[in-house]
Amino acid sequence: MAINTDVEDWGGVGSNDSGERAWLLQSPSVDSVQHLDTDRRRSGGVSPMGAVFIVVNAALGAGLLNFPAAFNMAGGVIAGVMLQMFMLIFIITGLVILGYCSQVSNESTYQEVVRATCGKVTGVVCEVAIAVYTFGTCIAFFIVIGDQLDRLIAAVAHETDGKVSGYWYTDRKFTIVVTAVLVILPLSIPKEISFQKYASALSVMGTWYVTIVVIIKYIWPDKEITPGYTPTSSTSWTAVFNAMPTICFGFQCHVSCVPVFNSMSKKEIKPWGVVVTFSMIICLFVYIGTGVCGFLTFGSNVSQDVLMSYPPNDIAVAIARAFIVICVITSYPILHFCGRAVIEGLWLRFQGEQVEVCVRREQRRRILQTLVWFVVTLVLALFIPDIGRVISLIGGLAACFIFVFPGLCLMQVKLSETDNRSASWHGLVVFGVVMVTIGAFIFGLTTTNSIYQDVVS
Ligand SMILES: NC(=O)C[C@H](N)C(=O)O
Ligand code: NA
Repeated sequence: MAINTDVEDWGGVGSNDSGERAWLLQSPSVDSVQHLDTDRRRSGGVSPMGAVFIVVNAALGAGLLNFPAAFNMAGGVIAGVMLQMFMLIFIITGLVILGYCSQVSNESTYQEVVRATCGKVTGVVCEVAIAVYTFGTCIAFFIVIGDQLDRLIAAVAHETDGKVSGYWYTDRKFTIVVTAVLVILPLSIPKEISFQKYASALSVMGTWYVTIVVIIKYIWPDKEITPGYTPTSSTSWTAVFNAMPTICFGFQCHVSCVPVFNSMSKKEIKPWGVVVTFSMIICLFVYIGTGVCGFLTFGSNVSQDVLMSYPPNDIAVAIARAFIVICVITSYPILHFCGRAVIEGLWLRFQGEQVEVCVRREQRRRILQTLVWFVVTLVLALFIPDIGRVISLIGGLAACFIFVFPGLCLMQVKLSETDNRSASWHGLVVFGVVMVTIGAFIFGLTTTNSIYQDVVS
């Protein structure tokens, strides 16, 4: 079913699947696509360079802070970097496959591509996975905000021990709630987030600044920073799998990349392949730079959020913390939009209702969904100690978006071709099977490992 992103088509034939229409009505990525579409009529859509920028911003976020701890759990730098390089091949091919399947199925959102190529059941599983994943990512974002405000307030209060004693209004729980209600909630309510694309410029520069600070602090460490024990080789080779959830979470941008592909001026596989390769290599340097230098600075003492390991009164790091807060504040609404639109789609399809034609009821439901989502993610973030717990739990889901769904889509698209089955045809089907197998392995291993850790500890 062709999705009509032009507004005038929505009233008419459009897509009759209510879930699809809900997604079109609500999600930012399609809104921005729709805006980009109108832009396309004017300026010809997003240029490849612009697409690189959007893809890099979709990937860089909370995961950046967890790479040093991930390298620590992997038992060393070499193992961590080798694993990242190996997975990068599949991360990039997964993005290219999603572009190809989006073209073949003529769908412009991640779960509509999955639904169109793999059928309704897989489509619903994908939508539920996106809802759970974006929900967990929003919790991680709140925890990151609490981490940074903890240290920033300590710096302002000139307390050296990093914990400001006693005042109720400097308590971490209070600062997270205040920031959330005053900044994040208003940004999450509206249906439209195209204004976010300006703030994301700050967000990407912020993440690059964090990487530069971490690298510089490694080359010229502060006197009071004492690195702990830095394991050079992993205790056992299986230890390297502990870094898998962070790598998958950090590089996951596949859900938001399908609409980006559809908003490009030239929707061809070649330029898209160049865009995603260039974007992922930028992310690779950022993650390796931060991961290696952050880990070598603190060794096994490194916090799950590397910025928590630096002393509170360090100005350069305080600026990095402020940038990370901005980065996460611009990312929360985008992830929330994806999750809310998917829930809206599931709800409407479950209700069997045609898409809400009366705007007032849609508006009331949207605000209710945002409030419930906001309160629950906020409350959970107040009681979860660090981002490591969240990332280890949803990192397996990120692996599904990177490996499993693209692999399934490639297999289905290829199997639906009835013309001659050449060697390359067989090669692509086998590659699809390999992707799904690796993804299922990562998902199974990391999710059970994370639940086991939570149960045991
Ligand atoms: N958008 C996501 O999946 C999370 C993002 N990759 C991050 O590191 O924060
Ligand atoms: Na971001």
